[in-house]
Amino acid sequence: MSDEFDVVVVGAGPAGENVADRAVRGGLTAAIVERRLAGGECSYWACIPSKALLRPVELAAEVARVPGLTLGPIDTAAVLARRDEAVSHLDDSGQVEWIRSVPVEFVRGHGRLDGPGRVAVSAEDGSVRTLTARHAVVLATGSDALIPPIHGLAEARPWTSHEVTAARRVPERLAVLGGGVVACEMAQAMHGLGARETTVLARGGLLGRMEPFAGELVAASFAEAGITVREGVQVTKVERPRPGGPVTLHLSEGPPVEADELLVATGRRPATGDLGLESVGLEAGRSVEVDDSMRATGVSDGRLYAVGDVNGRALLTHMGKYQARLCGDVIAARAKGEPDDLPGLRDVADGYGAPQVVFTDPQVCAVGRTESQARREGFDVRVVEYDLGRVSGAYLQGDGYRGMAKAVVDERRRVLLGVTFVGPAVGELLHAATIAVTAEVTLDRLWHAVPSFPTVSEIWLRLLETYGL
Ligand SMILES: Cc1cc2nc3c(=O)[nH]c(=O)nc-3n(C[C@H](O)[C@H](O)[C@H](O)COP(=O)(O)OP(=O)(O)OC[C@H]3O[C@@H](n4cnc5c(N)ncnc54)[C@H](O)[C@@H]3O)c2cc1C
Ligand SMILES: NC(=O)c1ccc[n+]([C@@H]2O[C@H](COP(=O)([O-])OP(=O)(O)OC[C@H]3O[C@@H](n4cnc5c(N)ncnc54)[C@H](O)[C@@H]3O)[C@@H](O)[C@H]2O)c1
Repeated sequence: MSDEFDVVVVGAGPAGENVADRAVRGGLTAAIVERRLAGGECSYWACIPSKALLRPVELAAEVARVPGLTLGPIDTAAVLARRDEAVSHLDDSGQVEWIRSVPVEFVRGHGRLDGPGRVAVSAEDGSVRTLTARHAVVLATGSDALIPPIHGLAEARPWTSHEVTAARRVPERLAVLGGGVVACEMAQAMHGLGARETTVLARGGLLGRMEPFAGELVAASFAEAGITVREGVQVTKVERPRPGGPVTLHLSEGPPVEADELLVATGRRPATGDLGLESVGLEAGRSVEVDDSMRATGVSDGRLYAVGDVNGRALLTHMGKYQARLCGDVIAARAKGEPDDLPGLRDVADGYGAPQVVFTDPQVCAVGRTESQARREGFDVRVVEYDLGRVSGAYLQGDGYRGMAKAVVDERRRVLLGVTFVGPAVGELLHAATIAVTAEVTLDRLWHAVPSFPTVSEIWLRLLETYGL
């Protein structure tokens, strides 16, 4: 069976769904191929379940800071049940219905490029359907958890983000390998939901991509909550004699760690290992490099695009969706022979530095460049820091509110290059920073954006005053 569409999208995660939607809005026809569940990792095994697990833990920490309120133990079974609701009990029928309503042809199966403009889809029953794209094939296949080559690790069948976000029980003793976002969020969630011993093994510090104080404040909060963080250690060998039984991690220094479960959170690799990239001259297993219109570079026919995790620009749902919107629009413009270089048709946001919220307690959020990135890139940098706990609105949030804010200023233009906030529930502060950084609002103009009293947003005033305004 052979089918022809204007656009064929491989992968129905948040990025793939959005690109198909925009292409159809632009007047094109589209098909989308999905091997697992429409909605992608984000909806079932990443953003949504992880945040459903973290929310009660965060709220419990908030309640504990407000005198006069008491909270009983968290009902873990109820939390897991709400998580199951949040992931629609791994049923994607609602999502498929929405895709069809766009209308986009939904094709279940594993998609592989079969030369330029062609995607061969293998269904579970072994049948193969070939889809042909008149204008574009868009790869939106996301990423998979990466298991580092440590002796005995793969054989120990550790949890990855998939298993921890779908957990049916909370392990008594959990070891977490990695110090990044998944490690921090999931250590916090599992500990808050009842793990008795949680040990994070980070070869560097925590949250190494952010400003250094972010990881330090999270580590301090983890210590208070009883989560052990062992920084600067390497796991040299893993032993798990009985499948599902206790696991022992041998370290480069200090005694081994024994746990009932091991979560590996050491980053991601692009889901391009079995995607037929070779058929268009690209290398399997690597990210698909794209230009600012999301068109794959190094593919001569110019009809291959890649959005979301698979292009390696920013491994975040909102950035994948942003890339997808502009990609769908640019494909439609090119198909109709319209101008394809309007401002809305280029990825500008990734160049500024993607906004991100880490949902630990305290939350960490940042947009733009860190100080060290800005210095490396040769900007004339000045840095302003302020203790968030000293802002009236923050103090009123609860006793012992601790946090920090940092702004990285380009002195030459007097605009913000980056902003980082760490503190309970600071995630909602981030969009103001994203607007300031992306719109390159000058500090002198920002001075006239008056934050309400007594909100945590008064941090903006304090940062500007500290700068000297
Ligand atoms: C635990 C965890 C928590 C996270 N939390 C957040 C968060 O709070 N906020 C945030 O912004 N980001 C978060 N992320 C990152 C976020 O999940 C990803 O950036 C996002 O899912 C990427 O979207 P995508 O559409 O590119 O890929 P995916 O969501 O991975 O979707 C890709 C889809 O393609 C399908 N597919 C792959 N190969 C094929 C093929 N050959 N044929 C057919 N289908 C295929 C897959 O089955 C999948 O459904 C988190 C990640 C993890 C692991
Ligand atoms: N709230 C959010 O926005 C959110 C939440 C979860 C994940 N994500 C996204 O998902 C992506 C993946 O998250 P992640 O935490 O897996 O990756 P990450 O890149 O954030 O962190 C990986 C961690 O593993 C460590 N590591 C790597 N190899 C190792 C090895 N061999 N031994 C020991 N440690 C090793 C690194 O030093 C780092 O601390 C991130 O890029 C992030 O953007 C976002």
